[in-house]
Amino acid sequence: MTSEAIAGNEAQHSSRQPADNQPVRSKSSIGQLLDYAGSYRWLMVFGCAMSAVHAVLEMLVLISMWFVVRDLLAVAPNWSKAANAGQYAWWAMGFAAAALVVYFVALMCTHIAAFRTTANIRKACMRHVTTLPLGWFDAHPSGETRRIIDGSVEETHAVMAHRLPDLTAAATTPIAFIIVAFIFDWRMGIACIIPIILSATLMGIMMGTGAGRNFMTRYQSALDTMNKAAVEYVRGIPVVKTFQQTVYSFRAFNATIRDYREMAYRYSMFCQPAQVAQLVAVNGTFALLVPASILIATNTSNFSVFLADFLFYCLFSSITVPMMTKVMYASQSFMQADDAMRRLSGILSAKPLPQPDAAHARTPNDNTVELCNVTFSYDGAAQPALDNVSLRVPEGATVALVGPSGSGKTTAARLVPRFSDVQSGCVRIGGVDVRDIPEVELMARIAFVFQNDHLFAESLLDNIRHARPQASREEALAAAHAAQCDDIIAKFPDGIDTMIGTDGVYLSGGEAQRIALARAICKNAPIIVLDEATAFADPDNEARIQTALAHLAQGRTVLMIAHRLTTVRDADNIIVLDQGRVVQQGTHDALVATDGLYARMWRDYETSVSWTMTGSVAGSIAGSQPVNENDQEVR
Ligand SMILES: Nc1ncnc2c1ncn2[C@@H]1O[C@H](COP(=O)(O)OP(=O)(O)OP(=O)(O)O)[C@@H](O)[C@H]1O
Repeated sequence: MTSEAIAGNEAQHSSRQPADNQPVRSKSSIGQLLDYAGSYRWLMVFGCAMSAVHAVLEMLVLISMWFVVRDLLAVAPNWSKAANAGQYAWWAMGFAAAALVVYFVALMCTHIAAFRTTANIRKACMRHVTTLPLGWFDAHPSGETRRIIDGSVEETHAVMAHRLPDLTAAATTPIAFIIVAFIFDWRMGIACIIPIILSATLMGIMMGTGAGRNFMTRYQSALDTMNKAAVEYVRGIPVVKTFQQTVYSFRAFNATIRDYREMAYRYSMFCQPAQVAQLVAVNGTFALLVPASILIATNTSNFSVFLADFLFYCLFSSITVPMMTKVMYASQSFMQADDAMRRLSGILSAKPLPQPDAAHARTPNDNTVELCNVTFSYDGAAQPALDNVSLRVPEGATVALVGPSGSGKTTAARLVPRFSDVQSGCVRIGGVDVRDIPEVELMARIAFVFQNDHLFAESLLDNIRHARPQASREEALAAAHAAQCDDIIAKFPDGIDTMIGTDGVYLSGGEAQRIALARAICKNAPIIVLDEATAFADPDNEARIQTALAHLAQGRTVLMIAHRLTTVRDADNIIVLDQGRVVQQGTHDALVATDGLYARMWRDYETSVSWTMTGSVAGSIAGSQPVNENDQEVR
């Protein structure tokens, strides 16, 4: 490909639309949550409004009781003369019952809205994750992504279902109280309000400042790191035990536990002064109310009214502690929700690969695969993984990529199905830049098999049909037969309907690779990319996999990577990579005849497979018959 052609191709890129061109969200976390609630946001608003009504109703209970007490005190000790006390008592009961019903309705509404919101967030994340380039998953393992989504969603659920209505109620109570306070006795009202204002201010200092939020972010990330290390530790236990490194490996995990403990301690110490002051303030209402009441009592002319007012404020003061505690937890939850939304936006802001717009979308002319002057570097890498690589796999041909470890084989193969996009040059299928082929069309054309392809905890049949869900049972069975899976199916009583991962049904690495090949055969795609598809095969499995590969390659364009050079010797062309560059290419015979990297690799390979065991080991296995030449391979 000429440099002009490449330049022209690069220039076209301005026409490719990023699939996700949403603006970066700058809204508060609550605003974002309400966006995700969709039409249910109004239910959320209604739920919070009901929670506020509930707070007012509770206040009315108190006021009704105040009327009861006032009437009783006015006629004491002739209680029977308190004509209206009974009526006020009924009011109090009515308001209390109404408060209960309204609170129930409020929580129902906020829970429904919260479930809907969290479902929408999960769906948005899942939808978005499926649009991301497959290369994104190298840097973001599935466990970590799942933890972020699940953990963050749980935190946001608690905020919407409980904290927001609680906060609305808690904020309504003092507002209602301020109004009421000045109706009864403004002096005692002020004595009760001062601690609330003080407590709210201290809470604001503790939670609302940049330092508080910064602490919460660092606390959450220490928690994440510890969780990640725990998962890593558990996953690595076989290695840890095998190499008896328990103490050392535990140290790495232990360090994250220590960091978390340190962070939790520092966060507690940061909160301590303001929290202690806040708790003292909110619990100290009586310290102001009692002296203020004594002063008022000494100057009052109507002691019974004073006594009724005093009892009212005493009752009110007793509800300020739980009220302010709710506010405190709500503020803390908002900080957690902020952090959760920040972590979710880390996933949601990851950019999908740009897709061609309708005017530029093209269909490949055939199934030839080409890499044209491709240079590709991983983020943060000092050296490019591929440096000006050009190669061609003609339609229907089998081309192998070989080379030392780290030479860029996998990187080159992964650029064909657009795991990532090249930084310069281009990858083409049938003469069309893969960036101009719509994703659906591209994926329909390519089947890839990697060394550790994932098998789902489903039946063998469903695993094979993942490639083409509309494939019939007979087609899936034919694919399994072509992939040499008959013996796997025959050994389980449920045959192809056997569930993997249950009742002790597990497949060996080689068996799993044959099922993965069956899946690729079932897809019936014209282009096949194979990366170490025989990596886990034992000699018996390898012979079967070779047969399966031969079946798979018939009439298809195949780009394959294999370390075992016997696997690639029949390829139409062998391309040798070294340090990200193409250093040789040709048929096996031509390359072996040339003094170069391939000839050295072949000699080394032949030496390794011809190694023989001597002494007692050889003696102990004497008499056993090799299955094929690779039986002697040292693994
Ligand atoms: N996800 C990644 N992030 C950063 N660097 C990477 C990543 N994957 C591979 N590399 C680097 O890119 C280079 C080429 O790697 P690649 O996996 O393509 O080589 P390879 O020839 O397939 O190796 P092997 O035969 O061992 O599988 C190596 O230096 C490797 O360290």
